[in-house]
Amino acid sequence: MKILLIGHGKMGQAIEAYAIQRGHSIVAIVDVQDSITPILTQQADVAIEFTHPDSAFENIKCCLENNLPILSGTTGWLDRKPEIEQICKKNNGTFLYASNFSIGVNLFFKVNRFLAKIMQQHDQYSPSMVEVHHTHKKDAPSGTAITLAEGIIAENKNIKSWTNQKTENSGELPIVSERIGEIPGTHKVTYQSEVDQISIEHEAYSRDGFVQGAVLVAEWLPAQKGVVKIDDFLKL
Ligand SMILES: NC(=O)C1=CN([C@@H]2O[C@H](COP(=O)(O)OP(=O)(O)OC[C@H]3O[C@@H](n4cnc5c(N)ncnc54)[C@H](O)[C@@H]3O)[C@@H](O)[C@H]2O)C=CC1
Ligand SMILES: O=C(O)C1=N[C@H](C(=O)O)C[C@H](O)C1
Repeated sequence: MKILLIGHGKMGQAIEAYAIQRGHSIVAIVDVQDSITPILTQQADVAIEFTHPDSAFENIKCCLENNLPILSGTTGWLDRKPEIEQICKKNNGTFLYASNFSIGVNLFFKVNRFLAKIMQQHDQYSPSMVEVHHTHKKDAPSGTAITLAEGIIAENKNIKSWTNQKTENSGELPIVSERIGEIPGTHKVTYQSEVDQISIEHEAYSRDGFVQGAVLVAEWLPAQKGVVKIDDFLKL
């Protein structure tokens, strides 16, 4: 498979190495100083985009307008995702966004939803979340924390919204974001009562899970059409 790699930072470099190991070729690497040209999009089967919250929208739009299937793992730009979905439909394109490409986290999302659903009958338990990442991370809360929060809000009628600040409002889910050293990504959801607590946690040991998931999804993506989800790939 021929890959157009957009973003050559921590994720882009690791994806390049893993994709080559799996026998793929990188037709071009586009970083902040480069442009995505029609020539580049014509040479590739798929684009993989891990850049910056401010640049994801334009990168994805450009690929969709040039008929190149694209997956993006960039977080922190989701207010513009509905626009991208419209552009994808208008161009009969293929687009996939996942806040986290690791298989373990996507299983964790399901466990989180199940727990949120059964906890709604037990409102003596207050939910909260902590996410911990490396100090280079640009956005807070993490994209994964937002997906977890959306899962809780969808399944538990007692929780109406999330906040990244302290809150006394029982209908609001507090998310605490910590930035420490080189931590790849840890997410913990806790339900606490006066007598005990229940916690579920996912801890990434390295970026390998994100990288492997992104390349496996990229192999599957060119045969798909429309706005697709990682759940479709994982058959979850
Ligand atoms: N969905 C997932 O599984 C994961 C998502 N991420 C997200 O991916 C994004 C990138 O993460 P890292 O690689 O760790 O960041 P990084 O800061 O190491 O690399 C980002 C790269 O994008 C480049 N860049 C910035 N603007 C660009 C533009 N307009 N066009 C092309 N390249 C541009 C930068 O120069 C840099 O090389 C972040 O939003 C992060 O939250 C990170 C890990 C896993
Ligand atoms: O920036 C990161 O590193 C990560 N970003 C994603 C997120 O915001 O959830 C996924 C993973 O946690 C690593």
